[in-house]
Parts: sequence; C-alpha cells; structure tokens
Amino acid sequence: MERNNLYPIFLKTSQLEVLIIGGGFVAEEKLHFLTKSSPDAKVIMVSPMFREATTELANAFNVTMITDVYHPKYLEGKHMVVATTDVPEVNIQVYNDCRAQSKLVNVADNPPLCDFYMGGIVTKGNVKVAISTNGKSPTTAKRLRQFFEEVIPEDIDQMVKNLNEYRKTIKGDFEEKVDQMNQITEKLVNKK
Ligand SMILES: C[C@@]1(CC(=O)O)c2cc3[nH]c(cc4nc(cc5[nH]c(cc(n2)[C@H]1CCC(=O)O)[C@@](C)(CC(=O)O)[C@@H]5CCC(=O)O)C(CC(=O)O)=C4CCC(=O)O)c(CCC(=O)O)c3CC(=O)O
Ligand SMILES: NC(=O)C1=CN([C@@H]2O[C@H](COP(=O)(O)OP(=O)(O)OC[C@H]3O[C@@H](n4cnc5c(N)ncnc54)[C@H](O)[C@@H]3O)[C@@H](O)[C@H]2O)C=CC1
Repeated sequence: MERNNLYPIFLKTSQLEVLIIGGGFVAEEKLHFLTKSSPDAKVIMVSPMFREATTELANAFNVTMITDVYHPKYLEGKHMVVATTDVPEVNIQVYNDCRAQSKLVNVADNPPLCDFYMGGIVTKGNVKVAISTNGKSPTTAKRLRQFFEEVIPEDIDQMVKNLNEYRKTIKGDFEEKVDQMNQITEKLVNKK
C-alpha cells in the first residue's frame, strides 16, 4: 500500500509572512481556508487584477494587496509562497525562484510544484486536526474535514483546558506527571 510520508507542522502564521501570487478564484479559495484556520495570518497578495470576492475576503482579514505582476522582489522577507496565477510560466518561475532561495512554495493545484500542500482543517478551540491525502484527493480531504467538524464535540476544548489545569496541580517530577496524566485519560482509549 502507498503511504503518506508528509510531515505536518502547525505554523504560527501570525509571525510568518505568507505571499499569495494571483487574485482570482484559486487565490480566493486558498486565502479562504488559510484565514478560516488562521484569521491572524500575515498575508500579502500580488496580482495585476483581484476578483471582487477575493478583494472582499482580503479586506476582511487585513491582507495587504499589491496591484502588480509577480516580480522576484516580492519574495523578500516571505517565508511561504502560494502561486495561483493562470499563467503556467509565471507559476513555474515562482517555483524556481523560491527553490533557489529555499522558501517553501506551493503552486496551488499543481502537486509536483509544491513543497507543501494545504490540508483539510478542523478547529475546535485549542484542538486542531489537519487532513492530507498526499495530494491524491482534495475532495476526500474536504469530506473528511466535514465529517470531523461534525463528530468532534465543540466542548473538546473544555477537556483540554481541564487537563491543562489538572496538570498544574500534580506534584512530582516529569515522569510522575506523565504517569498521572496517562492514568486519568486511560478511559478515553480503553474500550473494556
Ligand atoms: C495537492 C493540493 C495542492 C494545494 O493546492 O495545496 C491540491 C491540488 C488540487 N486541487 C484540485 C481541485 C480541488 N481542490 C479542492 C479543495 C481543496 N484542495 C485542497 C488542497 C489541495 N489541493 C492539495 C492536496 C491536499 C491533500 O493532500 O488532500 C484543500 C484540502 C485545502 C485548501 O485548498 O486550502 C481544499 C479543501 C478544503 C476543505 O474543504 O476543507 C476541491 C474540492 C472542492 O472544491 O469541492 C477541488 C475540486 C475537485 C477536484 O478537482 O478534485 C486539483 C484539480 C484541479 C484541476 O482540475 O486541474 C488539484 C491538482 C491535482 O490534484 O492534480
Ligand atoms: N478555478 C478553479 O477551480 C481551478 C483553476 N485551475 C487553474 O488554476 C489557475 C488559476 O485559476 P483561477 O484562479 O480560476 O484563475 P483567475 O483568472 O480567476 O485568476 C488568475 C489570477 O492570476 C493573476 N495573474 C495573472 N498573471 C499574473 C502575474 N504575472 N503575476 C501575478 N498574478 C497574475 C490574474 O490577475 C488573476 O487574478 C488556472 O491556470 C486554472 O486553469 C485549476 C483547477 C481548478
């Protein structure tokens, strides 16, 4: 069986600079899911034309919009780049420029030109679940996201907070804390 070898990390996008190149439908979709998960993300967009809906979304999340065609100068200071233009040569240039500067790049909807994929994301308070199908089926990622949004209870955050509080009350060294935390949560995984 094939296996997903990607390594998920949870980025602090509020202290990273994300550049989206292009201002059309795909840009809007990527910005929508990015800001749904991370409303405080620092995002800059560069495009000669922004669709109305993209502009509205960008304004709602304080995204900086630069009306211009892509130029390598816009990569300066950016940590992550998402290329969404309808000009394949531009997307390829962005990919090559980013690779040359070791910046993480995603050419949306073009898996071979991605250092990382966007995933399906479920957020419930402090809990976040990210889903990937290894770039094989975005629709499956979407359906799983909808499924988990439904089945993970809203108050899962209360459990996280309670355990966080409880942990503070435990005396002893690290090993004892691990032991106690495992003991009180054992019922969650032990079906007997
Ligand atoms: C590889 C990846 C790269 C990347 O973009 O990061 C990629 C690639 C492609 N997307 C395509 C299309 C669609 N994308 C979606 C939706 C989402 N796509 C997302 C991620 C990813 N999309 C990355 C892999 C993620 C993984 O590993 O599973 C999600 C999860 C997150 C996000 O967008 O932020 C978001 C759902 C969010 C949510 O709902 O929670 C839908 C569904 C819909 O809109 O109903 C369709 C239409 C159905 C279809 O066509 O399959 C195509 C074909 C384009 C063409 O026709 O040529 C390609 C190219 C290809 O597969 O070759
Ligand atoms: N919309 C969709 O659901 C899908 C789109 N695609 C592909 O994704 C690409 C983008 O699609 P859409 O977002 O729908 O197109 P779009 O036409 O809505 O948006 C393209 C954007 O790229 C910008 N752009 C063009 N040249 C640029 C440059 N030199 N620098 C910066 N920005 C530039 C345009 O101004 C525009 O804002 C296309 O190649 C399309 O074939 C693929 C699958 C699905």
